[in-house]
Amino acid sequence: MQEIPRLVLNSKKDELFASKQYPKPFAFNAEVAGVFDDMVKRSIPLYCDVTTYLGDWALDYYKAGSHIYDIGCSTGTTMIHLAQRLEKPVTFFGVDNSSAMIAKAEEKLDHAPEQHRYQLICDDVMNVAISNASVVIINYTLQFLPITQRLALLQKIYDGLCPGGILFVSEKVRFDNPQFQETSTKIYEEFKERQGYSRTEIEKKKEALDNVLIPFTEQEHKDFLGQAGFSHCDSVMKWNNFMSLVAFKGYS
Ligand SMILES: C[S@@+](CC[C@H](N)C(=O)[O-])C[C@H]1O[C@@H](n2cnc3c(N)ncnc32)[C@H](O)[C@@H]1O
Ligand SMILES: O=C(O)C(=O)C[C@]1(C(=O)O)C=C[C@@H](O)C=C1
Repeated sequence: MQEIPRLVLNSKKDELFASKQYPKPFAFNAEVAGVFDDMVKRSIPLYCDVTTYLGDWALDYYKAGSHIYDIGCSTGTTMIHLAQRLEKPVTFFGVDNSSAMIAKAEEKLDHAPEQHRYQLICDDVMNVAISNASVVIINYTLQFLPITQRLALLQKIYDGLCPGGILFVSEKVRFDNPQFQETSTKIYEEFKERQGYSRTEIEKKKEALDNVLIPFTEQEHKDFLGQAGFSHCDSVMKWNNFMSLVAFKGYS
């Protein structure tokens, strides 16, 4: 039975929204990159569980010599985790349009296992080619793309996946039912308070994310994945307003 390594998370504490000046609109700039590992662990429910869980899925679908893409790789946490767990040599591509995040990912990958190759690409994912992929991960990133680009990206991912490959998508989602949306928002904000964020920090971040993070519903994700060509997709994890889906590219 494989020992699951702890995630490599090493940043300063996220207090960005406690100070007078904070990133508004929210942007993945150097300030955010400097606290990101703490921010994401305290702002995304089950973040560590999702990342180790996607490793379980990748183990079942990755192929030696293929490519594994992490789109919106941020500080490289997912890449280094997969690299530590996948034995057969692959090439990892980390894509992120924030140079500050890519710089953090380069630092993290300095200690990555040597049987794999690593390519970090600092560019808009819409400009990046995807090919020979057995596994593609896009966690908490699609939600930051303009809605008009999302289907085209999913189609590009589908085209770049090998038959039998998978896409692992995690996102913040919204509920169609207004009452459920209200309840899930309340539960999420209480989650953040339990992680040590003040009401002021929570409100300021919410304001900064307005029109920057645009969540789909679970059904919208499934519809887009179907339209992109995936023969099968299922939600594999969900807590309140955060979920993960796996989409499979068939052999036909
Ligand atoms: C919430 S973070 C992703 C978290 C990361 N996947 C993880 O699990 O640790 C979203 C990331 O997507 C990147 N991003 C946003 N829009 C992008 C785009 N169009 N192309 C490439 N990267 C993008 C941001 O710079 C940021 O690092
Ligand atoms: O919705 C919020 O308040 C969040 O903080 C969510 C979220 C995300 O889902 O990406 C937003 C920005 C950070 O990357 C960390 C978490």
